Amino acid sequence: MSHASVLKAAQMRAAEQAAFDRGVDPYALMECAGKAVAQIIWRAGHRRDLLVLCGPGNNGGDGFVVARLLRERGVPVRVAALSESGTDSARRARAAWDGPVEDVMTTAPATQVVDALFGIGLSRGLDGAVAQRLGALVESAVASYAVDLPSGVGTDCGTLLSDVPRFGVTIALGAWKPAHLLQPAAERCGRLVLAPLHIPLASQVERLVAPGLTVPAVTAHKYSRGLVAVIGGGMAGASLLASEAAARSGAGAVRRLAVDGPAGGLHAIIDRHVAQPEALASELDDQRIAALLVGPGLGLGADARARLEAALESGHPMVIDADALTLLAEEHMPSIPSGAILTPHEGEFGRMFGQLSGSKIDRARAAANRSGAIIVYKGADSVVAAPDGRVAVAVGASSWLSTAGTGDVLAGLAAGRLAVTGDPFRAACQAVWLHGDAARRCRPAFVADDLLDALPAAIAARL
Ligand SMILES: NC(=O)C1=CN([C@@H]2O[C@H](COP(=O)(O)OP(=O)(O)OC[C@H]3O[C@@H](n4cnc5c(N)ncnc54)[C@H](OP(=O)(O)O)[C@@H]3O)[C@@H](O)[C@H]2O)[C@@H](O)CC1
Ligand SMILES: Nc1ncnc2c1ncn2[C@@H]1O[C@H](COP(=O)(O)OP(=O)(O)O)[C@@H](O)[C@H]1O
Ligand SMILES: [K+]
Repeated sequence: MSHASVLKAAQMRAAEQAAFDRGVDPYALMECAGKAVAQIIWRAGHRRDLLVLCGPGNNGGDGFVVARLLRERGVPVRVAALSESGTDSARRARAAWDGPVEDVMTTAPATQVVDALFGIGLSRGLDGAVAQRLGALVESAVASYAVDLPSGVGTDCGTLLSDVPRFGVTIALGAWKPAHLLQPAAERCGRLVLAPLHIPLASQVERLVAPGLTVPAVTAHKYSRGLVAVIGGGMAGASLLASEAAARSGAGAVRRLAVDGPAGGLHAIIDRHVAQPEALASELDDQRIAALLVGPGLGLGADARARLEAALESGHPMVIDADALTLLAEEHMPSIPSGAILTPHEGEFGRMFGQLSGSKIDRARAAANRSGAIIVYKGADSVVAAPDGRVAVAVGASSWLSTAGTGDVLAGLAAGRLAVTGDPFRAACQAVWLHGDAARRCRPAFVADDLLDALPAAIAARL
């Protein structure tokens, strides 16, 4: 089992059922979950008074186990329930709790609050009064923990089905669920902790994990490390940011194929003037190009369209971003080369793929499947999807990234890592990770240029 696996509710239930079919006792699994949660709370909260809110299902059952185990450790624990317990395991867990059970709606606040109201079984939003009560108890607590999921989030899509407070810690049971990673639910989870359930789980969807990078081979030279070509356009700044990101990504050499004159970028980047189509064609006719980036600052006119067509026809491994995505969304463009990396933000995604159904993960997957390309569906919860179904979801990106030019940096990074690895899915995942890590290393209110300076440290941390 991967500690990065992301499972929908039905997949989680199927994994649990498979374990039960092999002879695992359902109540033993609940005890295992409750023990793991209690351990995490004990380490964080010690003996401070604690209130466990229990719902009618197995999430509530976990809550009763947590309450019992923490009281055995000397924590002053109170329990409040919404109703009677409705499953065999939950009834057993409740029977093993020999303290009083208060009413969620009238119980007094506590220093620590545990939300064991609803987990993956939530089928609709909480009643308004219950949601309000949960919010008040969480907000008045010093420490708050959600068992498996904050009550009120849609497990598979990450939407809020009713008002959900922001928790300090969410303890995911067995595997991550989409709601732990997708906005707006992810932001309500607070710090994420995974409690293993020791049952086999498999998923093509994973949380993006830190990549392992390698130093260049002793025999490396600039072309063996990967030559990146970046096609420029009317807006020089965008292709300069992308070129510098590619140059700082670990690639061996970067050429900016620009229509403007020298624009004052890094001396290490070779600027080639390609205002005429023949000049661009001649530059692209170089088999040493290991990755080609088109889109940042490209423009949307006829010249831009011609440059994009030349790029698509060149046959080089590609990253397609920004204006090139908008052009592709229009009619009469050549088809997207299979294995290309596309990096749309929400608006570009909508223009390219229209209204797709399902969660952001589902939509990214459908787009990858339809286009044959690696999709980096950007935003506060960036999703990388491959046509073969693999998905990596990034979590915890700095919201300071929402500033002009950071997408150009990501596109350049993706092209650089594509040139280094030759593997588009891996390259896209590495780029998203390094981009997020560089942002974490920057001070608040950073600008896209600052990310470039933070890239070497982000790379060094992964060697
Ligand atoms: N499977 C296992 O053995 C293990 C599972 N584990 C734990 O179990 C959790 C899943 O448990 P679960 O399937 O019982 O669902 P749960 O989230 O407790 O809620 C279902 C109940 O809530 C009700 N209900 C739903 N929405 C409602 C609403 N808005 N307002 C009011 N009621 C609402 C719903 O009723 P209904 O929809 O039928 O009306 C049903 O009664 C999982 O997240 C993990 O914590 C671990 O212990 C490991 C072992
Ligand atoms: N609120 C946010 N939280 C975290 N990351 C964000 C947020 N908004 C944008 N980003 C990231 O910042 C980058 C912005 O890219 P993009 O929208 O293409 O901007 P630009 O075109 O100005 O370069 C993407 O990598 C995206 O994932
Ligand atoms: K919960």
